[in-house]
Amino acid sequence: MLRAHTVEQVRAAEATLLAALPEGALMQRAAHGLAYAVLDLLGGGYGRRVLLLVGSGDNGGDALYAGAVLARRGAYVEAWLLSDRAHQDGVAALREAGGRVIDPPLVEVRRAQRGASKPRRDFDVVVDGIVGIGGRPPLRPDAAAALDAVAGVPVVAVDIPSGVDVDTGELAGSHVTADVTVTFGTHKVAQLVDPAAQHSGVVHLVDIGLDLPEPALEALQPADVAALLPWPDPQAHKYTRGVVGVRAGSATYPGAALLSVAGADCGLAGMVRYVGDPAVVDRVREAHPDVVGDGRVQAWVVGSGSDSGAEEALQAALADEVPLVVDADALEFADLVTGLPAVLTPHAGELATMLGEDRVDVEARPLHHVRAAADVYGTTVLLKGRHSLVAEPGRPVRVTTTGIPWLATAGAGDVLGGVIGALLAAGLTPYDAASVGSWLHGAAATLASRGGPIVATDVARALPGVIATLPA
Ligand SMILES: NC(=O)C1=CN([C@@H]2O[C@H](COP(=O)(O)OP(=O)(O)OC[C@H]3O[C@@H](n4cnc5c(N)ncnc54)[C@H](O)[C@@H]3O)[C@@H](O)[C@H]2O)[C@@H](O)CC1
Ligand SMILES: Nc1ncnc2c1ncn2[C@@H]1O[C@H](COP(=O)(O)OP(=O)(O)O)[C@@H](O)[C@H]1O
Ligand SMILES: [K+]
Repeated sequence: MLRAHTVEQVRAAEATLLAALPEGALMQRAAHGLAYAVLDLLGGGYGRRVLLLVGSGDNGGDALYAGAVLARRGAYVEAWLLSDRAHQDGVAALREAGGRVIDPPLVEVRRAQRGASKPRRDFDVVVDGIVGIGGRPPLRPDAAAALDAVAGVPVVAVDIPSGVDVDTGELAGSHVTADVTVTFGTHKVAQLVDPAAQHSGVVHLVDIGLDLPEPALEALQPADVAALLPWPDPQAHKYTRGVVGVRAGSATYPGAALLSVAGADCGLAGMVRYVGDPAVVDRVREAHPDVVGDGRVQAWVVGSGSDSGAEEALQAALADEVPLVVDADALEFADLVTGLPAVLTPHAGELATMLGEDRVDVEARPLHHVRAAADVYGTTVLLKGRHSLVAEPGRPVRVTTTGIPWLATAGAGDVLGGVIGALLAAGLTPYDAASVGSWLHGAAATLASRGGPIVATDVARALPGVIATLPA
């Protein structure tokens, strides 16, 4: 499991470790991890040109000590001090190793602020040690000007791209966009949650020995998905594996029925039932001969393309008192499932309507809003997007890191609802079903795409192949 912790949690774990270690040891661990990541990126140290942007805190200290390591490896290292309170021992270490330190007044920054110079491209890498977990967004003007002065040069962020909100992943003005982020002890929320996650680049975790509590955020890895998946046991029969029912689609939207069933019929449940408009039933049976009609189920999927029949479909599903997936048109009636075992699957626009918020604000603060929705409805909420988020009261938010932009295609959400329904029917909790289903759905999109465009049926078809490649 990949885990992300809050600043407060990191600070507390750091305090315990600091008390047990010789002074400076923790920063040396961080700085060496950072230096080796930079060497890796540059393919060596000798002859490379490295610029350190150094703020007033320990984040700048990490950059300076890493700079000293790089200078000893033969790199030309220049540090621009953005504050007159830069880490003094770090500055001394860099100077001693042969690095160059440029103190305020910072010629390049002032020139850039006046728009007097073109960006300098003569550095191979910029190391962003402006602020780390002690920073508050946005970047101050001097720091933003320093970045402008070297626009176009690859950036390695120390711990966090400076200027983003570390615990929420929100942006509020200027910030660093990193190619690589070298983070310490644990991931930080902003590296996984959009919009900030899109500015973190490749995240490289350096273990510094922190002992951490339950995280704020988790991201399933292939081994976690494999461990949660309902593998059939040797004595299995279709009913022990679980039956999933679909009440989706309508005469107006028959495709939604076909796609929801395609997701549900991925093989993770023992049987799929479909209930709907008779004309749609025929089309579903034609496309999926294994699908049967009404009867007992262990989970329902309701709402995609249900149109004006959404409320009735939801009421009928609720009568069975089994867990359900509430999607699309049924989300309007989501208050009917308040406190029940369910997965609500809105995209940002649907969540905005549910919460009476602005879509733009949901997209700017997805973590805040998905948590709010889970609290309001007292159940599991999956907010779909580039990095979909699964929230349930009292649990770490799970973030989906599989998937590709080609997955933003009509009907992909219908397939997702079906997959989650199959997992619910197989006995997973709503929280696990939503996060495992979302992971599989994203991975299936990647597998189906091979770099090119896909449509929703491709995603459904690729699901068994993804499951087959999971570690046993
Ligand atoms: N906590 C840990 O476990 C460890 C922390 N280390 C490093 O220490 C960092 C945290 O250091 P600090 O607590 O000193 O804090 P930071 O270095 O993150 O920054 C704090 C300083 O930045 C200034 N600042 C705040 N917002 C700013 C903005 N928007 N623009 C410009 N300046 C701003 C503040 O006035 C303050 O002086 C971590 O991110 C990491 O890089 C590592 O050395 C080792 C382990
Ligand atoms: N930029 C993106 N990158 C990766 N996945 C995305 C992106 N945008 C959307 N998705 C995913 O694509 C699916 C779209 O579902 P949805 O919005 O319900 O569409 P529809 O209603 O047409 O089925 C969701 O699983 C969502 O997480
Ligand atoms: K930083």
